[in-house]
Amino acid sequence: MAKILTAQTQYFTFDKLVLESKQELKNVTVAYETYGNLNAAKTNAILIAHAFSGDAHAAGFHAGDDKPGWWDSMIGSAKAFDTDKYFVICSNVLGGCAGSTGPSSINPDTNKPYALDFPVITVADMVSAQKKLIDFLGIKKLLSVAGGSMGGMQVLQWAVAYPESLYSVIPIATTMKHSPQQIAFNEVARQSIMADVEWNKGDYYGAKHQPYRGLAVARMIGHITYMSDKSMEEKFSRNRKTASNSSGADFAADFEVEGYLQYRGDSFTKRFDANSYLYITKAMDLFDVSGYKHVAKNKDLKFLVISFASDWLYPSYQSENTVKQLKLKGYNTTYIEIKSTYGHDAFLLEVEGETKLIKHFLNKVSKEI
Ligand SMILES: CC(=O)SCCNC(=O)CCNC(=O)[C@H](O)C(C)(C)COP(=O)(O)OP(=O)(O)OC[C@H]1O[C@@H](n2cnc3c(N)ncnc32)[C@H](O)[C@@H]1OP(=O)(O)O
Ligand SMILES: N[C@@H](CCO)C(=O)O
Repeated sequence: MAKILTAQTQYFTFDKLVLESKQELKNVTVAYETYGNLNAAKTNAILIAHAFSGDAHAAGFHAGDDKPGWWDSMIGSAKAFDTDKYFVICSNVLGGCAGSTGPSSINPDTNKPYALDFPVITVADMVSAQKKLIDFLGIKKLLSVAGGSMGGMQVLQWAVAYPESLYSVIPIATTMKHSPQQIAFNEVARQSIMADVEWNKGDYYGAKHQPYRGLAVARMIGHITYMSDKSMEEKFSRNRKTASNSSGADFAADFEVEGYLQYRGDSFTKRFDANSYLYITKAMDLFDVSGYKHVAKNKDLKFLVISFASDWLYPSYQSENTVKQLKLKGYNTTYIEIKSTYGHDAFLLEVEGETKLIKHFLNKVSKEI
């Protein structure tokens, strides 16, 4: 079995993208990676859409790295997205900070980073940029688009915007629109970033100090919502980092869970940009395809919808609402709730359950085209 040893990020640049707001974004770059081979008929391509903080590096190892891409457990030889059969593509979203154009990119009009001059972008804009990449790769119809969380929003947006370019879609742990609670968590995180004096109204690129405190706290809040009560209990219980007779008066991290969150927050600042946090969470909050009257003109489009029992950030009822709408419209829809205790990040961890479902689904779709 061939193992993906090295993966390489590539860059596709085009002149302009007309955004949903009608504003034009110039010199747009989309960072992407591919795994496996495109067949002669170009019918075996699968686009993977990443979640909030992901990037184009979904699988394999970059030279010198000891950790593989973020969904390596799912993409590769004999895995759910089997690279012996399929040509898998993953791109970094517009607004991101891992190679695609975002607020930290250079604004061609000023030769300085955009910062808050970057236009508000939407999930639809992320998907229009991906569509340009797919056109550039010469693919007329994708075998599938799959992704979890914000990746799932992109999946639903593909179904709404480009149904004729798809055989199937796999939205995982996602929703047609954010609830007030989901918006509320994002707003607290944004406020944490903007309250950091080093954020400086978004103008911090190249400055001596960066808004790392605000960004780390934002991630700590986010990370709590990606876990579950049970997964926290199992991972940390009330275990202490310090002696159990510590008075706690210095407000250091007494409990393991505090140390863990601080670690996750701090390490996040090494890989993510504070302004991208603001723009991408805003795009998620604005996303709403719930009122879409004609989900797709392509009635053959097949849906596999997956949710996780302990996901309280994107609870199963949101996936069930999506499924209800799809079934009412007559779409071929399969829905499974996977029993998991991991919470929202289950989509990154429940490899066995997801693999079984996705393999079977993709096999079926492939046979029918
Ligand atoms: C999905 C996309 O599209 S992009 C991918 C997004 N990526 C992420 O979300 C990355 C951050 N999230 C995670 O890593 C998620 O927690 C998961 C679900 C993917 C991984 O879960 P797990 O394998 O259970 O890892 P875990 O949450 O224990 O974190 C491991 C890290 O925390 C550290 N850690 C674990 N326990 C503790 C603790 N008690 N105190 C301090 N640090 C700790 C580990 O040393 C490890 O550090 P390292 O990453 O520098 O090696
Ligand atoms: N942990 C994932 C899930 C967020 O939805 C991420 O950071 O992208």
